[in-house]
Amino acid sequence: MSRVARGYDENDHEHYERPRRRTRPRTKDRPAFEDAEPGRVVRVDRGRFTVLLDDRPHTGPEARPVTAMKARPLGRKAVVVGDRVRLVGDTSGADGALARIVLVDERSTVLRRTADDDDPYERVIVANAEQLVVVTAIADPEPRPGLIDRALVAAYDAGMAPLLVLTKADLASPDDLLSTYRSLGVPWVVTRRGADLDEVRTRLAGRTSVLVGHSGVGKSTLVNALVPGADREVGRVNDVTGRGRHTSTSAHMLALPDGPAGRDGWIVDTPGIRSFGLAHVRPEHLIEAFPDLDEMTEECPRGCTHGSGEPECGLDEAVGRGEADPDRVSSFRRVLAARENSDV
Ligand SMILES: Nc1nc2c(ncn2[C@@H]2O[C@H](COP(=O)(O)OP(=O)(O)OP(=O)(O)O)[C@@H](O)[C@H]2O)c(=O)[nH]1
Ligand SMILES: [Zn+2]
Repeated sequence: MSRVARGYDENDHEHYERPRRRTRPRTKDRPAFEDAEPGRVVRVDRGRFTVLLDDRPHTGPEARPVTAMKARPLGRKAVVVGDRVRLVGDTSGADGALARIVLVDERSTVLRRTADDDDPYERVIVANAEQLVVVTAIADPEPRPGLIDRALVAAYDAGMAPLLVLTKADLASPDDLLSTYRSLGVPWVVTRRGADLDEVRTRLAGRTSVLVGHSGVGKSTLVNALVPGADREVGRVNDVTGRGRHTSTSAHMLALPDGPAGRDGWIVDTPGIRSFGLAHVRPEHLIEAFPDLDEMTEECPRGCTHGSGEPECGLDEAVGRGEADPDRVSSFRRVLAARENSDV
């Protein structure tokens, strides 16, 4: 259906299988894989995975990204950008070298793309990311709050912390936009091309952040400022596959250079916001991201979605008693409704 959806399809032909609960985490203590080297998948391209090893620098010439394929025992298990994996075989990172992924660590979070008409399977697009950064221009293009709300739903559902990065501050004031998100308590940073990025870097340090934003908001400008040589690194990956340079039709992960405190972090650049899977999001899950509101829903009728119009919803009663901030309740409900809104 969309260009984006096809991009992901190219990356991952197996459908995602939900992890079974309560199984033992897959860890290194299988004797056969004692020497397997841990690393992080930064790119997926037609059955080939690019992995940066934990014990090498993640940036610069010493990084030597490793190209790997899945080992047979992994079967149909999908391996996605952000996965923590273990490798055997030729991990030199030399031209033409190929390693094998023998283990995939249990994922701490998964960001999903929803099933659509072209593709009946829900797929994980990024694993193990802690933060979802919604990049929005204050103007040119005009912000699309419906889209921001959908991204927030995806973040809350995936157990990721949201962050708003408002770009192009040279063009307009962010005040209007920020007032929409104030009562939700979403953290934000305002920036512009050429500005000092310290605040953004601090927010990204030491964790994995997925950047989303629709075309033209200045996401590439931001990525290039955060990761000098980002383009070169993307090109490098394809030296191995022999294919030409890839533009951003699929998610790829970049290591941030170390900051003054030696902290680093990772950013995952995604081609579009369109691909969020919200169909699976359950309302009762979403409210868990707002513990103060969740507390007020204990007496709700069974099956209450806590949306506006729900009879006897605890949120209305709490507002009535003056115990809940009406702005916060209505913002929560707006986001909840965005789940069903296909305005992407
Ligand atoms: N005025 C202004 N323009 C900016 C700023 N940041 C980026 N731009 C411009 O906005 C346009 C889009 O920037 P990109 O960085 O390519 O945006 P993108 O979100 O990566 O867009 P795609 O590449 O289409 O996905 C370019 O012409 C940039 O030069 C800014 O802070 N202020
Ligand atoms: Zn309710």
